[in-house]
Amino acid sequence: MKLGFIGAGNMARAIINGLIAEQKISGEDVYIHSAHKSSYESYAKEKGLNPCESNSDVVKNAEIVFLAVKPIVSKDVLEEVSTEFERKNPVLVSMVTGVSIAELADALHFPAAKIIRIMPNVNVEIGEGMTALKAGKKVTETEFSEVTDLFDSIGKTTEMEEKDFSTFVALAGSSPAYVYLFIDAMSRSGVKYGLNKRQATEIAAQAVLGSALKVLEASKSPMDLVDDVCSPGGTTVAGLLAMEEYGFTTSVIKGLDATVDKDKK
Ligand SMILES: NC(=O)C1=CN([C@@H]2O[C@H](COP(=O)(O)OP(=O)(O)OC[C@H]3O[C@@H](n4cnc5c(N)ncnc54)[C@H](O)[C@@H]3O)[C@@H](O)[C@H]2O)C=CC1
Ligand SMILES: O=C(O)[C@@H]1CCC=N1
Repeated sequence: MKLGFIGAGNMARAIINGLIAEQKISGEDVYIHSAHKSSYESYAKEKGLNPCESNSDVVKNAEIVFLAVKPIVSKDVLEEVSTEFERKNPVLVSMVTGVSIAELADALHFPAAKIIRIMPNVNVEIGEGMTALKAGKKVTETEFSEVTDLFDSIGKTTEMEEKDFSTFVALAGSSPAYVYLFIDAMSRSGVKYGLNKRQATEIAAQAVLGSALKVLEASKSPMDLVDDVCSPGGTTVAGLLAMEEYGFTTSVIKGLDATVDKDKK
């Protein structure tokens, strides 16, 4: 299966690196182009990918074309490749936030375009991603399964209506940044009490990893798990109440609200 990438930034690389690490693809199956040679040529060389001279060359060579550019340039890029798209008719997989399947088809000037909208997160790079997918009407079941299968190999997937994509961006697309921030805040507290940053970060990250696995595996709700850690009169409930006094839950929800609002604009 030949994969094309328009855009060679953080998200494209996370997907390519993850798929190569899982041996789902090899570098020679990937065709890539982005705005600046310096941003993709050395990466392509390092991973054994095929660097292309233009976005249209990517479309010419690939059966599945990933659109991995910022929302602001996405429509211009699709206009640029529209002729080649109509000629070749590959599957377009867009990870662009806030741009619907209908808008993507409009920008391509190609109503018959086979479009899948996805929202991955950077953790696909280590095989622990969370990706939402929605197939446009022209996509066959086989094509949708092929794309879903790629993302199943580098994390979990869920099929989702487009109306819920903004919520998904907050919960999974952007949230790794919020979790990294939480880990960093815990680590800084460890440093405040004399641990070195490296050790404090490792301890905090392992505590978060174990807690996430526990939530996924437990039959209890997260709040019941909170209660299990809070010994009566103990340290945890003291910390929890202090966190809530400073608005922990509210600040998380406000942060996710801002993410959803930004995606909808
Ligand atoms: N970074 C993340 O964690 C996630 C990003 N996304 C979405 O993925 C898309 C890409 O995001 P990032 O990789 O973070 O951005 P980035 O800024 O790291 O990469 C963007 C890439 O697009 C290229 N580009 C710009 N103009 C171009 C053009 N005219 N033709 C071809 N390539 C062009 C740039 O050279 C760069 O390689 C965005 O739409 C973003 O919303 C979705 C989920 C998570
Ligand atoms: O910050 C952004 O806009 C992108 C979308 C989700 C994660 N990064």
